[in-house]
Amino acid sequence: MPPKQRRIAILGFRSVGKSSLTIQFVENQFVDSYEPTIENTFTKTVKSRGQEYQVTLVDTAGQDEYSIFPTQYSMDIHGYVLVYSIVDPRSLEVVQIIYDKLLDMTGKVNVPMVLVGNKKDLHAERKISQDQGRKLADSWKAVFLEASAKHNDSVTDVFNAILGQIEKADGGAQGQGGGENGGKNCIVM
Ligand SMILES: Nc1nc2c(ncn2[C@@H]2O[C@H](COP(=O)(O)OP(=O)(O)OP(=O)(O)O)[C@@H](O)[C@H]2O)c(=O)[nH]1
Repeated sequence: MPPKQRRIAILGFRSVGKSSLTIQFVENQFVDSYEPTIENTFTKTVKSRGQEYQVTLVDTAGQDEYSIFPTQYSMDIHGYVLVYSIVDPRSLEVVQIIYDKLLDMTGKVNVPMVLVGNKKDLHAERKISQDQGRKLADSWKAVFLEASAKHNDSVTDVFNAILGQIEKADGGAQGQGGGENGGKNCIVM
């Protein structure tokens, strides 16, 4: 079977770690310095649940509550990874606003989506409990994960989960799309 093509957009407030998660997944490295992104596209071939995928990741510019949702991200995207930082309450508020705008723009009720609470390594600075993140994801019927791009913790799970969600929406026979252990059988090629 030829690889399935999947386009995934990574969205969220500024400095939550969208680029770091993407680069950790694609290149297996973490860069500590911070450079705001305008837009970057990465591709990677992965095998998840026995299926090969050519994944295009669109790492987007950080948005805030006043940003106009870029229309290009409402088209030709199979699924979305929405990211906040567990140390930044504003980033949780913004991710909720982004979600509302996204649903408005796509005009769909069910969009394949994963909510990620990033920077889980910063235990001492945590401002958002796991429960708060999970509740928000549940209200969206999205998969929820906490991750650390810095420690490469649950990063593969995030992308495996979104691939699973897309498959599910596609009517695929792959079943549930993720959960805490959803990424364990994602093989990077
Ligand atoms: N401790 C810790 N720091 C992180 C983590 N992920 C990202 N960072 C740091 O947070 C800062 C912002 O990371 P980026 O990946 O550039 O964030 P971004 O969301 O792409 O930022 P924008 O391009 O402005 O939207 C950088 O200094 C990263 O090193 C993480 O998991 N843990």
